[in-house]
Amino acid sequence: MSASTKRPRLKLNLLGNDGQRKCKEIMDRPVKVLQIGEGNFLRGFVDWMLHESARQGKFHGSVVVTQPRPGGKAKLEQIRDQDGLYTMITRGLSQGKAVERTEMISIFSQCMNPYEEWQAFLKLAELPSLEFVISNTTESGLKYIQSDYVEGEPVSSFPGKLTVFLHQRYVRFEGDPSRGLIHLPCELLEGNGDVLRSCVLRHSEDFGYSDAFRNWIKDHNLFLNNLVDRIVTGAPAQEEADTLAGRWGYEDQLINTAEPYHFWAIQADEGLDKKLPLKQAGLNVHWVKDLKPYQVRKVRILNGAHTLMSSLGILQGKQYVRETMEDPEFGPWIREAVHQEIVPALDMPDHQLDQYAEEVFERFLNPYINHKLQDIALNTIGKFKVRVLPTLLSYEQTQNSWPTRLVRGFAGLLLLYRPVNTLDGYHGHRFNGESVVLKDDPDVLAALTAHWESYDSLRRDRQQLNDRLAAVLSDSTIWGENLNERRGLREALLDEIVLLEGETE
Ligand SMILES: NC(=O)c1ccc[n+]([C@@H]2O[C@H](COP(=O)([O-])OP(=O)(O)OC[C@H]3O[C@@H](n4cnc5c(N)ncnc54)[C@H](O)[C@@H]3O)[C@@H](O)[C@H]2O)c1
Ligand SMILES: O=P(O)(O)OC[C@@H](O)[C@@H](O)[C@H](O)[C@H](O)CO
Repeated sequence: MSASTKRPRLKLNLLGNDGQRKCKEIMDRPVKVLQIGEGNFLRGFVDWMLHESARQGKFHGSVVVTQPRPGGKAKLEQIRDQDGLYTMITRGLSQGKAVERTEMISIFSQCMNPYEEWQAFLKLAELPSLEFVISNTTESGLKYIQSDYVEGEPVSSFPGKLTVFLHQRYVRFEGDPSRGLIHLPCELLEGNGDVLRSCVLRHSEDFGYSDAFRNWIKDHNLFLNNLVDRIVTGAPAQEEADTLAGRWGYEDQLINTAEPYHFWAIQADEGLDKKLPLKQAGLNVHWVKDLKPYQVRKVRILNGAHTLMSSLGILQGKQYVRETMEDPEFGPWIREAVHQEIVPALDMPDHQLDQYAEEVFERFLNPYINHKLQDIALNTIGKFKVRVLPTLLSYEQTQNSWPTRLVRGFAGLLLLYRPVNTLDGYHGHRFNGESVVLKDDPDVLAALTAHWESYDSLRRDRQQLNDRLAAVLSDSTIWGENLNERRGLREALLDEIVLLEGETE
């Protein structure tokens, strides 16, 4: 039994007079936010921000947190059991300095399980104070799943449930335009606000709701496309949790950890910061006219650098992002790849790309996070196509030469995925005695295997290697086009593959 299990569970009455007063002052405010989801990310991002704004006396509301899907009620029970309280630890580097901050978050005023308390959940729709619906149900939760609504029984899916909720509000306030809600789905999908809106409209047809209701949805509810960015790492290791419980005198089952960096771009009029005062609370929140550049910036720089380093890093026997960044040769190489090849190919001078890149490097070096290259390499062919290949091609178009580091990254990817039989057929390799299993789309793996044929017999014959590489690059189902038509690319890749072969053998 660990030391912490002997301590009482975190409750409001364990906090002392001053602590209780501060928490109650926030949690007693009127409900302004319906939150669908109780996961680490929402608690370490949106709730942490709302709490901060409330603490500064800017946001005069609280949050009702609800369970997002029928199964898995443990987290909500834990929140309820702790009177809605949890500890947020922010740690990492910020402008080169180590930062560590511990806060008690008390923004939750109620917990609700719609699958057990459906009527009470719908009753929340009648609250005049309600203004926002915020969610994160992963990419699999924000989708249309055809269903019927049986009066009185909960709908499973998040958009389906929300449709009934909005209808309840529409009926209660007789279509009053001022009672529409502002929706901020934080799922990592392009056009997340548009996706949610279209799901709600489809469900409203399925449930037989009126055109007038649909018009109220369209005209008086806002569904805001937005991009979230913060690495939220959840509970600390048990050993650390035990140490903290010993220090605090109670056990917090919901401790959450995150990096200092946070960024939220919301496509909406800046005037909304009056209702959701996050920017004015000093948080890194941006109300933008066009979200696209922020999405491109994040995907090409942060995710692009991750994808680039994962194949090459694995080939060199590295395991973690930080380890790769700290390597005296690899670290500077990644920085050069970003500043000299990715950033120039983006052509977005107004978006402080070099500054963003430096922030990203600092995040990669966070001493509290061990981010595995192998995890980042999951489905890496598809990620390369979206996160690196467009940069590589646009660099060549604008600079009239192939970017050497990105080409090397591409060569590394192809080499990593060559069909050698060191581990379970095609799906893995062994480096320095360590097994590295590659997980990717089975169709893509099968196609690559067929194109390469037997790689081992090719390795010392440049002409044959060239022919097989041509077959790999010709597959537009993998790359979106026949890459042999890009003049000079195959030759550049061939040179790098041969070089890398020599270095990693
Ligand atoms: N943790 C991060 O650093 C981070 C950063 C940016 C974005 N994100 C994204 O946020 C999402 C959640 O991450 P997390 O760290 O909070 O994970 P988590 O496991 O703590 O939470 C996941 C939440 O999604 C819910 N969920 C899963 N499938 C669902 C479905 N089909 N319908 C409804 N709800 C469903 C779960 O019940 C849970 O509430 C991920 O998709 C991730 O890509 C995470
Ligand atoms: O989450 P993935 O697998 O799509 O991509 C791997 C990483 O690049 C990604 O998790 C980043 O760390 C994250 O996007 C930062 O906000």
